[in-house]
Amino acid sequence: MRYSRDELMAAVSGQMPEKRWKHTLGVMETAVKLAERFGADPAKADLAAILHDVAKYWPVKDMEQVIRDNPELNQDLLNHDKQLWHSEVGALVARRDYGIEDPDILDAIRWHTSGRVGMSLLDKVVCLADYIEPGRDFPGVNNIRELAQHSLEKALIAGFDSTISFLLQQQRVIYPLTVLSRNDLIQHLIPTGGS
Ligand SMILES: Nc1ncnc2c1ncn2[C@@H]1O[C@H](COP(=O)(O)OP(=O)(O)O)[C@@H](O)[C@H]1O
Repeated sequence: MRYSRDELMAAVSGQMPEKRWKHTLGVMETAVKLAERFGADPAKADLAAILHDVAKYWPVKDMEQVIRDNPELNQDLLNHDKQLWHSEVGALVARRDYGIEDPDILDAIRWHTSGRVGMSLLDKVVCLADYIEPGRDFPGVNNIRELAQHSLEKALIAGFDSTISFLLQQQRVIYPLTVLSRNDLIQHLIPTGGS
């Protein structure tokens, strides 16, 4: 790794307003706790959390350029809410500019907003930490925090449900991968898919 952890934190915090850095600190704390609770690697959870929003405040044009220049990123992102772009762009930036090579960490950054089918344990930890870090306050967040005491998957399904309900209420387009991620988690929770 090109940067020490402290250097990484300094570099990433310099790319965002104070409020977003505070959120990042919350995600770090929560991701480490969840990793310890559910058997993921806490050091990887910590690094992924530090970097998860690294591209969040990039100019839209710059994010768009990164997506267009890198065909391995999902080009369909360009047809969806720009708020979704920072995750895939962030994973690329983490590797290119910050020297993170660990595919587990890069995946957790890449999928932290949308989820994906077949989420890894680390993906789930970082995505859920983003929903429930101590600074979050949205309807239903305490229910998700309670579910997270016992089930990573049940809590994450509730998280995706809250995003999907919010978007439905606003009659906005839902990024299909989030629906697929949610369905995949439910299908693995109840393998028969039965009632
Ligand atoms: N699955 C999705 N489909 C469409 N838009 C989404 C989806 N997930 C998130 N968004 C949009 O991106 C915004 C930011 O999401 P996210 O990065 O998870 O939250 P935050 O900015 O609070 O960390 C949401 O408020 C919503 O507008």
